[in-house]
Amino acid sequence: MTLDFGDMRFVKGHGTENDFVILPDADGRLDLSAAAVAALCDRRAGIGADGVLRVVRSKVDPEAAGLADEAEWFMDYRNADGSVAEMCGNGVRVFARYLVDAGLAAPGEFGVATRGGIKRVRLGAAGDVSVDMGMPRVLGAGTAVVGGREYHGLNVSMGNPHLACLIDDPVAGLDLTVEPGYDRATYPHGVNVELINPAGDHAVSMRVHERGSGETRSCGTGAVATAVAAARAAGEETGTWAVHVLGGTVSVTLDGRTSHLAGPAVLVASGELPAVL
Ligand SMILES: N[C@@H](CCC[C@H](N)C(=O)O)C(=O)O
Repeated sequence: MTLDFGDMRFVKGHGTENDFVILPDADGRLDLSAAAVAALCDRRAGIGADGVLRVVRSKVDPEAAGLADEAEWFMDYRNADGSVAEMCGNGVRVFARYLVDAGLAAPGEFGVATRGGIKRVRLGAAGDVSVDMGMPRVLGAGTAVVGGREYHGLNVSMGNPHLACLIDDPVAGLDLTVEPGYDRATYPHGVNVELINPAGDHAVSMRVHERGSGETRSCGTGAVATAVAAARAAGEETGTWAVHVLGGTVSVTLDGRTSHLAGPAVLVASGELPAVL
């Protein structure tokens, strides 16, 4: 199959190694198929990424036009397999970094439209980008099956679905090359599964298997769900957690009203797509 990209430009970026192909499409001219996303994200035959961030003006996109008064730009996020997701915490931080570096937004604080609503982002002086992720919704309990073992966890919605499991087995030894088992009736649209070990005072280690992308080296919405599960286990409702992931560390603050995710967000390359890929 050949895919026509018409010589469009791209930027590559990541947040704690959760990596993205960024496609500038201000006027919403790009008809981005699932096959095109999967081809771009292919780590051998494409650019390689966990997902795609299409950068489009909110007012020209039917999914975001209603949010245009609050956010000029809409993050159209797609998973590596081409599926659509409601939210991406690392993605929105990288998206904000791109907007500022491209001169499309002023440094400081501003809103980004997502399928999960408006997210307020802030660029710090040290290069970190933080985002108000909203109040996590705890929806009950759930069970994941990894390597034939059952792990109990918390069903947390961050706009997108999570199953955050605090476990006794070391997360380093888990095989996440295959999708964990989970209850399809609870998660009819799939789920992101986090496996978590305590790693000190208000610190945890997390690995994640993402819906639509497989195991990734970090997941922002997953880090917030992880902090919620860790807080519950500690009998706390507020506080700041360091979430160590394969690609670095992010910080999550729960204040009882909302949640904040902070960490690095960097752009590493840019270029032009060939007419056909
Ligand atoms: N990596 C993201 C989450 C991306 C979406 C997820 N795979 C889903 O399908 O819900 C993050 O940083 O939050």
